[in-house]
Amino acid sequence: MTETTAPVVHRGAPAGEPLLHADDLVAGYLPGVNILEGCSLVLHPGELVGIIGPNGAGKSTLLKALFGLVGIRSGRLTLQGDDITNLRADALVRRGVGFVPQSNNVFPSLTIEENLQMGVFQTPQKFHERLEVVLHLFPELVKRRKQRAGALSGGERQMVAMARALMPEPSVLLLDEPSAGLSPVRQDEAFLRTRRINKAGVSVVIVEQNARRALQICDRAYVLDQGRNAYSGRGRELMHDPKVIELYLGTLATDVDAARDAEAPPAPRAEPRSGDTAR
Ligand SMILES: Nc1ncnc2c1ncn2[C@@H]1O[C@H](COP(=O)(O)OP(=O)(O)OP(=O)(O)O)[C@@H](O)[C@H]1O
Repeated sequence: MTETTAPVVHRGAPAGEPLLHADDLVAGYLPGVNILEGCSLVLHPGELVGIIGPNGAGKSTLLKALFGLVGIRSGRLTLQGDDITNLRADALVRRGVGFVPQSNNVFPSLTIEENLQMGVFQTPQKFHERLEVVLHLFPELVKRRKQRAGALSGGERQMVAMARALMPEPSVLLLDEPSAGLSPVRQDEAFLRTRRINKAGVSVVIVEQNARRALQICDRAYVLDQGRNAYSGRGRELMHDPKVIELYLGTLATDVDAARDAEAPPAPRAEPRSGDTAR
């Protein structure tokens, strides 16, 4: 990345040193095939940052690269200034990074409480103290803690997976499509829960298919397209940016807007600014 493109790639980002900084990542699964072709992202302390984009853009791959699950072929990843490029996931957990996968995210044969215990297997002495804190964020789980996770609905499993990732007290939480497969009501709950976790002091990166809802709750977001940064900016600005609507939000945005406008007075539209794009 050149100095001249840096501020535009991270449009709207606060000043100061980021907590997490992915710089120009190239990564992929198969030899010789890059899925990420130079992706960059910064997450500042206390931020909730979204990654949106069309199907196959590389959103989940970027999140997995941040958590050491996909090899980074070039570029650099730092956490509080320390190089963590290609560190393994267990080492990242020790350094305060949590990850919630989209699927297969609970141990179905274990109870909810045992699932949460797995979250602190590296520091079992913290279990009781953290259990209390985490159950405070997820009061729905309190009465059901002795139930097997395999008997839970998709939304409840997602809740357990988030709760487990919070057990080691991460400073950064990486969420892969927490609303996937949920009903609209449960999706809303998942977004509210994400915001609540963020307000409790955890910096969050969230990958979402439901771009409009994600943009509503995110401080900032990155739009990926074909493995590259396409746009970035504050969530609500991107939601009304004609270029973003054209690339990704498209008719879905128009439909949602129409439904919302039928119920409420229209929100003022932000004027697009020149130089908004990353390329
Ligand atoms: N395990 C894997 N092995 C090989 N290729 C993969 C693997 N996982 C994903 N890919 C490929 O990487 C590309 C990007 O996938 P990715 O899941 O990161 O996209 P995405 O933006 O999250 O898409 P979606 O919104 O559809 O989940 C796709 O072409 C996909 O087929």
